Amino acid sequence: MAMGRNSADRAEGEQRKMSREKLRRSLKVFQYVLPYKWPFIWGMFFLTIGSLLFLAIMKLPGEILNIISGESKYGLSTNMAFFVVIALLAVQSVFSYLRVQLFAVVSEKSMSALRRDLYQKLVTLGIPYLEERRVGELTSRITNDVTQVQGVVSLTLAEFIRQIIVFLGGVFIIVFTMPRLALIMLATVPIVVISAMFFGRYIRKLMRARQDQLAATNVVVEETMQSIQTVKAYTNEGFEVKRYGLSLTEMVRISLKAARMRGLFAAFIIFVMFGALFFIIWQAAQMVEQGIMLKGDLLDFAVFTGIIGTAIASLGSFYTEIVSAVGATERILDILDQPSELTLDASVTPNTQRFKGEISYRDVRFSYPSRKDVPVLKGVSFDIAAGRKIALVGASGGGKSTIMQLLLQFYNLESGEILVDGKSIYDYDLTHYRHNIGIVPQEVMLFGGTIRENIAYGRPGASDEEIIAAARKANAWYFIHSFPEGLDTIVGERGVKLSGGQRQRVAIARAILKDPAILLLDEATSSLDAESEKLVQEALNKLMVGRTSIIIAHRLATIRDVDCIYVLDNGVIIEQGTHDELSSVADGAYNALAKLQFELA
Ligand SMILES: Nc1ncnc2c1ncn2[C@@H]1O[C@H](COP(=O)(O)OP(=O)(O)OP(=O)(O)O)[C@@H](O)[C@H]1O
Repeated sequence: MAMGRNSADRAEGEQRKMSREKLRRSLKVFQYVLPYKWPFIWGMFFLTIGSLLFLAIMKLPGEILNIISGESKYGLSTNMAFFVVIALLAVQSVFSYLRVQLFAVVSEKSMSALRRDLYQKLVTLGIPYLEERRVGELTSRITNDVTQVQGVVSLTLAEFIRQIIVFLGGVFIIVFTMPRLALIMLATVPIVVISAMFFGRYIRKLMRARQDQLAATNVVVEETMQSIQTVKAYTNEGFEVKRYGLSLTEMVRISLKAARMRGLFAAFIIFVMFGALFFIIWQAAQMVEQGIMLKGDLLDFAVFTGIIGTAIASLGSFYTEIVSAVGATERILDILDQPSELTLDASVTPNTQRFKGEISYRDVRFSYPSRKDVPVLKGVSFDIAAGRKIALVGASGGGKSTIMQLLLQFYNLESGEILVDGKSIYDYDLTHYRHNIGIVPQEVMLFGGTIRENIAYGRPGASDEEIIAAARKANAWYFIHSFPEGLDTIVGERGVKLSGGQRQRVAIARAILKDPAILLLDEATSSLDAESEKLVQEALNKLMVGRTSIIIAHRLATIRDVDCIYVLDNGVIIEQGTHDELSSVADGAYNALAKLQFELA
């Protein structure tokens, strides 16, 4: 029994420590506010003075009632009281204006810096981390979560502090001027505060669940829109609508549960606060009847009790908002604390030294981090001299793309090593290293924008002449030139749809502009028409001159003249040699593949 209690105590202690730890961690986000500490401090100053002025203004109705009853405490006339109110209001409105502006500067600038850092972190994270997460989940960090934190920095925190000042000021005034009534009132406050904390914690949990569910719902939309053609081709619109509907229903369920709790919370606050308010007013009215209290003081009391009640009620909801922002900060920091694979430090001058292009794979073994138990490469070794061309062929799933992805350092090796120019690839600066590698992927995705931008992606800042020269070499200039807008033609999601062959040629122009020492070509699986195929092949041949090239070939006809062909099967190289050598092995794997293709053709 005693042991049970001990462990329960420990668990509770740990939880408390955890949440304090969490809060301390969340405060790290305030480092983004630090550069704007002066506007923040000035904002706080105006906020404090503004709140005190508010209390002073609220004191005046009672005083005016006292004046007209001939019982003024401060010896003011009605006219003077009016001028005092006007003066205070003028100052308060100027202060409010300044406060809103200052907090806007702080929150907008600091949060856009946070967004920028978060985005920079996202793009510099390694592929394995990104692969494990859904796109919608990651974008939700940068949109929803930052918005939530921004809400706190811009408004909630200020309001929270304002209400605390108003609450403390109000209590001070009441205790100071009407101690007896204050006692009655303060007896009800702890009940409200304790219940507010209890409710707040529960509501926070529900709101977090709602946020997560909303992200999950958005993921459905994003995924469907990304693969809308597949959805339509399989006539799965109904299925997707149902999937989205189910996700929405779950969100509504959680939202309504949260709303029920919030409603209960509001109802509770109203009942207790207003019940207490009228109870106290009733007490005060009796004191006025007995002549031990001024009429104006009764009004004061009612006003301040109302102010204190409102402050407490809003403190609860601000508290909830702040706590849910702490949750958002945690998720943001989780990402920011991940190690980047490279730095984007502009002060470091890029090493532009060009590789010779020798490549060696030495007993490379690898399995994907997400499927550790499935070995994909089981001891692959080969050497490519600088400027040579090799091809990888073999059945689907053999590990051809994996070999390329490892060369691009998308993943870390399990054992073995990959050397470029005699040095382990992991010993190079990653940016410099990837700078030396060009890739023409199987499926070319163009960015939404002009053709010029898409080609210049290979070397941002390239001149029009250079872009056109690259387009010419890539056999792309002819079709680009035929568009009325030429290089300014918009492609991608909202623009002209280019054919597969055209997109490939844009990718080739991009690679020509990049001018890498090492080239990775992933042959398109979908066959192009003969004319387009010829244009692409010609462009590729020009692109490969003077570069070490690795080609993933699906059609053996395109790799007759490469220096060496490696046949990959289930993660091992089972045959290697030139086309002629391999063709002469009567029952070899290469010949079997060739035969299969011939039969299929
Ligand atoms: N990102 C990944 N995470 C986990 N497993 C992966 C990943 N990419 C590929 N695989 C697995 O690794 C194995 C090799 O895939 P890889 O793409 O290298 O083969 P491939 O020879 O290029 O095939 P294809 O010719 O069809 O493109 C496959 O079993 C595949 O399922």
